[in-house]
Amino acid sequence: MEHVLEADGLGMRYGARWALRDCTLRLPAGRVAALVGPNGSGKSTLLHLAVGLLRPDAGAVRVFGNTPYENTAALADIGFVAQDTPLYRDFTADDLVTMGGKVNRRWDATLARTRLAQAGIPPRIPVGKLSGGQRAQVALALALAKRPRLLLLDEPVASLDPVARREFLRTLMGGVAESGTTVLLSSHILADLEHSCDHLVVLSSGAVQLSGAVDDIVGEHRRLVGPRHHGEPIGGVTAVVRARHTDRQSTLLVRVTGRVTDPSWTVHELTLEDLILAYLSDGVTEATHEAWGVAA
Ligand SMILES: Nc1ncnc2c1ncn2[C@@H]1O[C@H](COP(=O)(O)OP(=O)(O)OP(=O)(O)O)[C@@H](O)[C@H]1O
Repeated sequence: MEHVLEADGLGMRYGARWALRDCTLRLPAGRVAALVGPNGSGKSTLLHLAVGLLRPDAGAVRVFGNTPYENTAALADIGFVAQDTPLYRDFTADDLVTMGGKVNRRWDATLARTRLAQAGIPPRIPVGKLSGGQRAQVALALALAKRPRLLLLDEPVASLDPVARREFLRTLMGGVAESGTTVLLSSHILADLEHSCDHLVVLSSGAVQLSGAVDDIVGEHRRLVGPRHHGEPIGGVTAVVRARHTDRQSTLLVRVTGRVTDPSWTVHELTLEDLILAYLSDGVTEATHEAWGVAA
């Protein structure tokens, strides 16, 4: 299987603090992957490392087998839409399509203009005067016009209303299905991801919690509800990932190999959203009441 993006022990720190740590993952070609995690978990850092804007402090990242940092040849194959969709605000969308042709080796201006027309973007208004949703559509059309083999999107739908979000994701899915582009997309809007992504990377506190095909990940997790659990083995369960207890009952998020054979447990399947929330529920908080000078 060809891996478009590979990270091995990848780490990046700001001062003494690791923003991303010991990150190892593989993103197979042709996948649309969701990158999720709480605020500050390292998503933007990972994307910036992959697009060569940052140099790793530990380990390595490779895109199509190359190190992206200060590697302009590798960058020709990567499209990147940053978190705040930065665009030259005084230029019109039409100007930006023309400019893109001057600075990119492969540039499909017709594709960009077709997408912008379909999205109803006015060609001759400065993009600074467009709505957030329209600007996001312009940024996406420009990124797709580069005909990238890997497209990295940092929270592209965060500022969009539900209709604009659906339109954006529809355009994205249409664009990448035609071209076979691999996508890594960070988002906090979990409900969208179930419909648009077939691969998942979950980060928490700078570390990879989960990484793999959505179907495999969903297939190998269950929620069990049963008698108070004290760590004893449960038939069919390979690992307890999260546990919540009352005096008499336990609710467990577990990894399974097949059927859970112990009849004292009620077994529930999980949606992708449930599963991500369960993984993120035990997030480590770094601030303390003491640090804030307030009573706990
Ligand atoms: N330029 C910087 N200087 C210092 N610390 C930084 C810098 N950029 C990020 N960090 C820190 O690195 C950690 C990871 O940040 P990052 O932006 O990668 O997280 P994120 O998951 O993208 O967050 P969000 O969901 O809020 O966008 C955070 O603790 C953040 O404060």
